[in-house]
Amino acid sequence: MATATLARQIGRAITKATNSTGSGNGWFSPHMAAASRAIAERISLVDLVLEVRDARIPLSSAYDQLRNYTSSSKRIIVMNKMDLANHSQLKDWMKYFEQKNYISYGVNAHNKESIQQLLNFLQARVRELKKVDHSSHTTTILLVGIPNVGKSALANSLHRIGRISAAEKGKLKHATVSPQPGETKNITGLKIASHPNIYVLDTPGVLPPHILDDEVCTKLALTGTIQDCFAGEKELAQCFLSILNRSDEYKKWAKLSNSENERSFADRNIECSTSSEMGMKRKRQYPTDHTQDFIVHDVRRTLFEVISFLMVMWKMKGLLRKS
Ligand SMILES: Nc1nc2c(ncn2[C@@H]2O[C@H](COP(=O)(O)OP(=O)(O)OP(=O)(O)O)[C@@H](O)[C@H]2O)c(=O)[nH]1
Repeated sequence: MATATLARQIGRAITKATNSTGSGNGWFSPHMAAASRAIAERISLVDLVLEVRDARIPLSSAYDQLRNYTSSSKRIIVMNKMDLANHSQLKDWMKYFEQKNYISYGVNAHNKESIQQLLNFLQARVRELKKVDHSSHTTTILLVGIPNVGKSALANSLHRIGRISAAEKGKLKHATVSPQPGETKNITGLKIASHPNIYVLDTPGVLPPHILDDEVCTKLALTGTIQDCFAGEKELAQCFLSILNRSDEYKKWAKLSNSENERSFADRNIECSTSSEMGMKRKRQYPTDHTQDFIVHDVRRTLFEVISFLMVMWKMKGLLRKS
């Protein structure tokens, strides 16, 4: 089926279903319910399904609709955001999926080389498929997954790199990428390869209406798939601090918290009479100017201090209990 027709059909189905759906609960909006049905109907029509997951939480970010979908040769689990994940853990996850007979792949949607490798991998899979069914029609790949795992970022990067590799001219299309979950509202078809033609279909992120497991909920909130309030802000903070504490990562931030640093920060604060002046000074000091660097810096310093404080408290509690 031609990609444009398929994308139009999915789009129409979403619009129709959106108009006839009652209100959802929490994160499960009517739009999500509609998208979910439209995607389910179309899964059998496409050649490959890329199930995009978050490489940091490959089990908790599974796409519920594929739970009973066993045709593993057509389904590829793509663990995106691997730049944010622990590399040795990612290797373990690849082994885990291999044992379960799933094809899995780790990728960073923001990295050219990583995308080029994924593209080569997909083209090889498509050639395998063509050997079996001998058809010459356009190959369609459906990108599915929960919100905010990077489906649109992947679609855009594959489109951009694919067009450059094929030396194709013309305007690039763009799927909406956003740090807020649920930004993708429509299906967008993007061409990622020629001879044979391959299109990816970017779809809206979908979650099940209810998530019964609290730990899954917490992980989804921590990685930005659902809002913090759904997991409980206190539980979220506790879980986050214990993850940081276990990883020892926070110890690297000790240098942000030494007295020297604090003094120079305080001095600079006094020197600058207004916050905008302060911003200008900070920008001048860091030529690459990532205002966010200062936010990240402050957040890390605070986290280091909180965890260190908690460690002391826990130790004291332990000592008190022993005595
Ligand atoms: N660090 C990192 N960030 C990524 C990567 N891929 C995507 N992101 C970021 O993750 C956020 C979500 O990306 P989107 O592509 O909008 O995610 P989506 O799955 O299409 O989201 P929905 O529209 O909610 O379905 C954006 O801020 C992206 O820049 C990646 O590989 N690494």
